[in-house]
Amino acid sequence: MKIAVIGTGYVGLVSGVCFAEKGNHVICVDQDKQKVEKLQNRISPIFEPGIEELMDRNLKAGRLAFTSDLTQAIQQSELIIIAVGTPSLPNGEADLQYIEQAVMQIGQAMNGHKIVATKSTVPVGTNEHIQMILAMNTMETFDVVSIPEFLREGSAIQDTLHPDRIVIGLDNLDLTETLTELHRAFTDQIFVTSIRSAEMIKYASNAFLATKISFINEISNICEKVGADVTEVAKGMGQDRRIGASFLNAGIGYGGSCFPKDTDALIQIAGNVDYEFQLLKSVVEVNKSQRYKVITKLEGSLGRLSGKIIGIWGLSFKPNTDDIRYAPSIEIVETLLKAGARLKLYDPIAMEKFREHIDHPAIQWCESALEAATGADALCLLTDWDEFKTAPLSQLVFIMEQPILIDGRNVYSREQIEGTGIHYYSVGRPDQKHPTRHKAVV
Ligand SMILES: NC(=O)c1ccc[n+]([C@@H]2O[C@H](COP(=O)([O-])OP(=O)(O)OC[C@H]3O[C@@H](n4cnc5c(N)ncnc54)[C@H](O)[C@@H]3O)[C@@H](O)[C@H]2O)c1
Ligand SMILES: O=c1ccn([C@@H]2O[C@H](COP(=O)(O)OP(=O)(O)O[C@H]3O[C@H](CO)[C@@H](O)[C@H](O)[C@H]3O)[C@@H](O)[C@H]2O)c(=O)[nH]1
Repeated sequence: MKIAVIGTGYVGLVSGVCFAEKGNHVICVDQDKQKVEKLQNRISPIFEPGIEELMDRNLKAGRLAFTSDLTQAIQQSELIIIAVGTPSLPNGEADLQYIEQAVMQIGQAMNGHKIVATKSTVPVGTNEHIQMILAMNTMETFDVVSIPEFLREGSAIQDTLHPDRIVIGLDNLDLTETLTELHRAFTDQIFVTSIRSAEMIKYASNAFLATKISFINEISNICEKVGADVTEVAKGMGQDRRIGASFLNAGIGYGGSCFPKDTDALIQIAGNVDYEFQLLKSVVEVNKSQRYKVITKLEGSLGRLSGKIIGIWGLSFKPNTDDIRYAPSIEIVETLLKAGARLKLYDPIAMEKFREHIDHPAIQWCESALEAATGADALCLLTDWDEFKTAPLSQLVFIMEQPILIDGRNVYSREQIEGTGIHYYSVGRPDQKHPTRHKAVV
C-alpha cells in the first residue's frame, strides 16, 4: 500500500519504517526541516534500538522516503497516518492544535479519495472532529479511522513488528478487509471496533497500566512499614494469571510522554461528561508523591542536603530511550538543587536532552557511572539501564565519600549488595546497612 505518515516522532518514524519493512511504500513527513534533513541522511533524530538499521535497509530498497513537503506526500498516497503530538494543556486536557493543523493541511492537499488514520492518542470524539475539518477543507471523498498505537519507547520496533494486538476503529465496514489485510503482516490479533471504542481503548489501557504501577507503589510503601519485601510480594502476586507479572515493578513511579498526559486527559474526558474518575485521580497523586521517596531516603541518611554531593545514575524516564519527557529525574534534580545539593549526573544516552532542559552551576556532567559516584555523599539510581545493573558495586566503597546507594528502581538483589560495604536503600524492601568502613586509599 502507498502510505504517508505525518509526524516523524517516536510513533510516526517507527510506524513508517515498520510499514516499509513489510513491503509498503512509505513517505514520512515532518514540518521540522532539520529532522527531515537528518532522516534523509539516514540519521535517526531519536534513540531507539534497531531504528537506523531498518531505516537504512528500507531507504536502500526504495520503499521509504522522508520529506517536509506534505502536499506531495498526500497526493502520492492512499492511506494517510496522523502521528503528530497531542501534549497536555495546562488543565490536563489533550492539546489538539497539531492534529487540527495537520488535518487542515491534509484536506487542502487531497487529490482524490484517501483513508485518514489517526494513530496519535486523541480524546473520544476527536475523529468526528477530524471528519468535520477535512470536509471543510476538501471536495474529495475520504474515510477517517482510528488506529491507536500501543508501542513502548525503548522496544518500539519489537512492539510494532510483534504487537499483542492491533485495534482498528472504523464506522465504514467496507474498509475492514483493506485495513485488516495491511495489519495482518504484524499479527492476526486484530480487533475491529467502532471509532469511539478504539479511542477509549487507548486511554483505558494506559490508565490501567498506570494503575498497576501506582498500586504496587502503594503496596511498597506499606511493605516498608510492615517489614515485607515488595519484589517478593509482586512475584507472588504475578504468578496468578488473573493478575499477571508485568507492570508490578515498584520504584519512583512512572514518567514518559504517555502515562502522565494520558491519565490527566482521561480524567478530563470523564470530567467533561460529569464523571469524577476518583480511582485514576488517586493513581496520579500516588505517582506524583512516589518520586520524593528518593529525597526522603536521602534526608534520612544524610540529614540536611545543602552542600552534599549527590551522584545520579539515570535521567531518561525508562531505559533504552533518550526521552526525558515527564521523567521523575526532572523533579528529583530540581528538588535537590533547591535544597542546595551539588549534583554529579550520568545517563548513558539522555544527557544531552536533559542538559537542554536543566542546566545549573551546581551540576557536574559526568562521562561514566563511576565518575558520577566518585566523591559523592550518596548515589541515587533513577533509571534501570542495564549498564547500572552490571556496575562494579564493590568499587563504590572506595570511590564514594559515603557509600550510600538509593536504588529508585529496585535493581539490585540482596546478594549483589552483600559484602560490598554499601548502605543500600531501595523502595519497599528492607534496607541493607553495613558497619561504616573507612574510605580506603587507592
Ligand atoms: N511516544 C510514544 O511512546 C507513544 C506511543 C503510543 C502513542 N503515542 C501517541 O502518538 C502521538 C505522537 O507521539 P510522539 O511521541 O511520536 O510525538 P513526537 O512529539 O515525538 O513527534 C511528533 C512529530 O510530529 C511533527 N508534526 C507536528 N505537526 C506536524 C504537521 N502539521 N506536519 C508534519 N509534522 C508535524 C513534529 O514536528 C514532531 O516531529 C501522541 O499522540 C502520543 O500520545 C506515543
Ligand atoms: O512495572 C513498571 C513498569 C513501568 N514503570 C514505569 O512506567 C513508565 C512507562 O513505561 P513503559 O510503559 O514501559 O513505557 P512507555 O514508552 O511510556 O509506554 C507506555 O505508553 C505508550 C504511549 O501511550 C503506550 O503505547 C505503551 O503501551 C505504554 O506501555 C516508565 O517511567 C517506567 O519506568 C514502572 O515504574 N513500573
